[in-house]
Amino acid sequence: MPDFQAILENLYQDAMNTSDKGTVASYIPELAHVDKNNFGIHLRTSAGKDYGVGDYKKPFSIQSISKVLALSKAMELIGEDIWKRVDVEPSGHPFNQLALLEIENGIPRNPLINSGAIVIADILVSNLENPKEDFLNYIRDLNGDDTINFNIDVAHSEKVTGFKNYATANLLKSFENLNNPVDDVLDFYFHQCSIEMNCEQLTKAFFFLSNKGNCLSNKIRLTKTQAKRINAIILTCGFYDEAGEFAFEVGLPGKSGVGGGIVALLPDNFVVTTWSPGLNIKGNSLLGMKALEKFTTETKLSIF
Ligand SMILES: NC(=O)CC[C@H](N)C(=O)O
Repeated sequence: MPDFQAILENLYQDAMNTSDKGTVASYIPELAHVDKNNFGIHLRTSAGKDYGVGDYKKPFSIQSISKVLALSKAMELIGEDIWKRVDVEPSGHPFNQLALLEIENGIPRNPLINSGAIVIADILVSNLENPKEDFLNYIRDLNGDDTINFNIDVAHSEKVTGFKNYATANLLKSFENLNNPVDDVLDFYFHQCSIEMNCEQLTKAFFFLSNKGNCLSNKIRLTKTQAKRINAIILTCGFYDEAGEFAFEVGLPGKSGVGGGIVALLPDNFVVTTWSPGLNIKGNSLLGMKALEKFTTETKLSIF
């Protein structure tokens, strides 16, 4: 087995020695304050061994990483019916692009771009009794950790500046692919994105996707087939118009968020989370991607 701790420490040193750390997202004003010198990485093997370096215990805004957990919850609730409203094709466009949605009559390309995630949020608002609270509890339960919470300032910051998400939700509504009021769905979506977790917590939350659908406490969350399908969507759509690049460079299913986090996994082997808040031009963590590329190259652990 590779010496994971030594490898992660090297990745941390490389990140510290890199001067171009990318650009922190500023379109959500509350995220602009985050220091881009933060860098954390945490790995957990399927055998239950943990390795962490740097700022892996510092919470950050999970943003679009939450879309995978929302999709998992929606799958648990309504199963295959999801695919009547959202497709499973890579979009080849930025996460917040609108044009394709209109051309394709209000059916989002996949659940990980914003339009698709807003449809998933609508499904959760319809099917959960107390949507925000129940979704937060779902994540807390995946981790066995009740300290996980929303960051209300981040949710509010996005609510007052999220014009494109309002446009997307309204377009979905005009195509009758949104059942609840736009404001209710976006309030849920902004809260879901504002959840704060650290690298270690994210690694633990995603464990079930590396473990055939069974979470850390061994509770069955998804069937083996559902976990397989979600991993396929993460691989092909998790990095939007950089999904090909991530598969090419890293070779793992992975999901990014504009808070600078990335979770990637190798089924039956490990889950790894990086956090580096500076983003590249496509809105994905610059140094997180570099670190994961080095990780799979050095360990030779990838799905390919
Ligand atoms: N890529 C992301 O992390 C985007 C999430 C962000 N909340 C948005 O909707 O714009």
